[in-house]
Amino acid sequence: MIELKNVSKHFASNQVLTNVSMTVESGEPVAIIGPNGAGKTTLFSLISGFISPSSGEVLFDGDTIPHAAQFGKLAVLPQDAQLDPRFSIEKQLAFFAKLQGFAKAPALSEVTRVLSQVGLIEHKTKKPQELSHGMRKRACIAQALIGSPSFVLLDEATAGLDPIHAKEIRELIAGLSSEITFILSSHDLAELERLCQRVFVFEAGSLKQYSGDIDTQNHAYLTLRLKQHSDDFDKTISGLNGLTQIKTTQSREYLIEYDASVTDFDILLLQHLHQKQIAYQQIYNGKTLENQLFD
Ligand SMILES: Nc1ncnc2c1ncn2[C@@H]1O[C@H](COP(=O)(O)OP(=O)(O)OP(=O)(O)O)[C@@H](O)[C@H]1O
Repeated sequence: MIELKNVSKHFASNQVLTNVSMTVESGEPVAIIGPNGAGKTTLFSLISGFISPSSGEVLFDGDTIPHAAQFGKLAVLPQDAQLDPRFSIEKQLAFFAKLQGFAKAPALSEVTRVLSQVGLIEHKTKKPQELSHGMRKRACIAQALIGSPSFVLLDEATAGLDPIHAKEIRELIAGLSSEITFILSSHDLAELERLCQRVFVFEAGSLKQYSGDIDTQNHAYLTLRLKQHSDDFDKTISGLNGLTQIKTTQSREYLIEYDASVTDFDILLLQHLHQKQIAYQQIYNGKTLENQLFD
């Protein structure tokens, strides 16, 4: 378990974090979101033990970080992690495994294990420049998996990747999440929405926890994006059975709240759109993370 208790951090007169308290237990992936400069990397550096808090405590399984007990259980992939262009990914990962205390032969089996986990075993003899961007990122993630850590911190794991490679990385993280607790930072809400149940949001140097499972007892939500702007769309659907509220969340996008006891509300809505010849681009259950956080 990772615990931050009233942690503050300043660099000279720059107060970056103020009284941050949070707990991350093994289990579901956790997201840290906030705008550029909000302090996400600073938080990761504190959890990794690279820097110390100005005040407060950072604990891993009850011990102050850095601590010997943390070694091998917590891995970090920094935002700007690089691979060495001179060596194959197998060679460099074996080097890191040896740094972690593996002897030569076990280091190679560990590399085989982690490269298989990230789907790169067939490319193990390639040098980084022979791999695509997404594959290189996967190789970096493989490095973080050496030694089977229980927690892996990924800073901006998909930054700079095209949507296809970003999706691959998300799928990889989702697939590994049953064994490893990932702590992910990003400023891309949509990305973390797909991966994480728990989200910590930075606001003015403080953390505000958000849990994704509030407010769904009697109310249900649909998020609807239309293909084109439709005048008075809210009035058009106002008579639908079960509708309780409709809000415009952005251009052509609506958050529709309905009575959860009307179980076929989505079908009614689609039939209604069809009758009125209103084309939609996307419809999904629930609120987008952005709407949940900033509504
Ligand atoms: N070693 C340092 N010395 C001085 N200031 C620092 C140091 N590290 C971070 N800062 C400052 O702390 C603030 C938060 O930076 P940090 O990198 O943690 O933000 P971030 O949320 O990760 O941003 P981004 O999304 O752009 O990566 C910034 O104002 C930055 O200039």
